[in-house]
Amino acid sequence: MSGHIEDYEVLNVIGTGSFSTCYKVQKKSNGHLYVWKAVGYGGMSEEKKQLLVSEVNLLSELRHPNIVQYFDRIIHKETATLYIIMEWCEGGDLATLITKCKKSNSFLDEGFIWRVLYQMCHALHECHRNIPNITILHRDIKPANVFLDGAGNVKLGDFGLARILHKDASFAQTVVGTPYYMSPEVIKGGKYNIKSDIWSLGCLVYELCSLSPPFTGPNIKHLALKIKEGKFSRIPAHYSDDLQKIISLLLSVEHKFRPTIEMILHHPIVVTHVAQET
Ligand SMILES: CN(C)CCCNS(=O)(=O)c1cccc(Nc2nc(OCC3CCCCC3)c3[nH]cnc3n2)c1
Repeated sequence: MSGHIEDYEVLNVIGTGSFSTCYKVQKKSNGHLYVWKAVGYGGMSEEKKQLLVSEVNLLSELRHPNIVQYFDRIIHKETATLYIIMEWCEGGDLATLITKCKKSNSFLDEGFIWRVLYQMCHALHECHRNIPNITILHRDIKPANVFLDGAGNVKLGDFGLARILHKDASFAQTVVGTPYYMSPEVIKGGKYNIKSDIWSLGCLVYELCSLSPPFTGPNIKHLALKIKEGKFSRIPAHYSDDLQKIISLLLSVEHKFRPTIEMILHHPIVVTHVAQET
């Protein structure tokens, strides 16, 4: 299915990601809301353009209730812009939720945090299972990339492209923002791997509890030392020891000791808490 930009009415710009601009749009034929992610490919080599399009095609095949759905892509040659049409998530992103909690001196409900953990595990399981031996690494799990729909479902968004787009940009552009969620193995120059996504998931769940990342520092050098050391304070006392235990598992410095997604999904502590939620 490949539509045209005239099929949509642009409602407003909702912001700029690392390599793109996002718009809230409405499909004229059915009135449904979507997000356009507009990626300029003018400066890209032919090879990189092909990689970008094949990456989007791969992602558009991912259908999962906990992954922001890619619906279509429109290549607008006149402006050398690739428009990726994605599901509109009514509830916004977790970064906004965390900011609201900080401003109102409130904390997120533990049950909500277990739901986010559980649904993110299902999203990563979908990415990590071998789709004809292709494993999609998210590489950019953070609160701003996790969304909520109108029914309280948690959706992992904005992934896969980062790998292609990062390769295309100069190094200075790829490190956008502070890498709070960077794993110890990546800091030590190792390859980003499945367990690095698990580390980032641990950072995300920790930040939902504490409203700040597990590792912080005045500069990248200090932050890197803290991450390699792997020591972090307990989540606020009103959260359960069970939640603290699961976060500690996810934030194992040695990636070999970090659990796989399956191990988390079947962990007795997780199963107990999520069963209470559903
Ligand atoms: C910058 N953030 C702190 C604020 C973001 C939140 N505010 S917002 O943009 O107006 C807003 C309010 C309510 C719902 C939604 N829904 C939504 N947002 C997406 O991306 C947000 C965008 C991504 C690029 C950088 C800027 C933000 C989606 N991507 C795929 N489906 C999406 N659904 C967005």
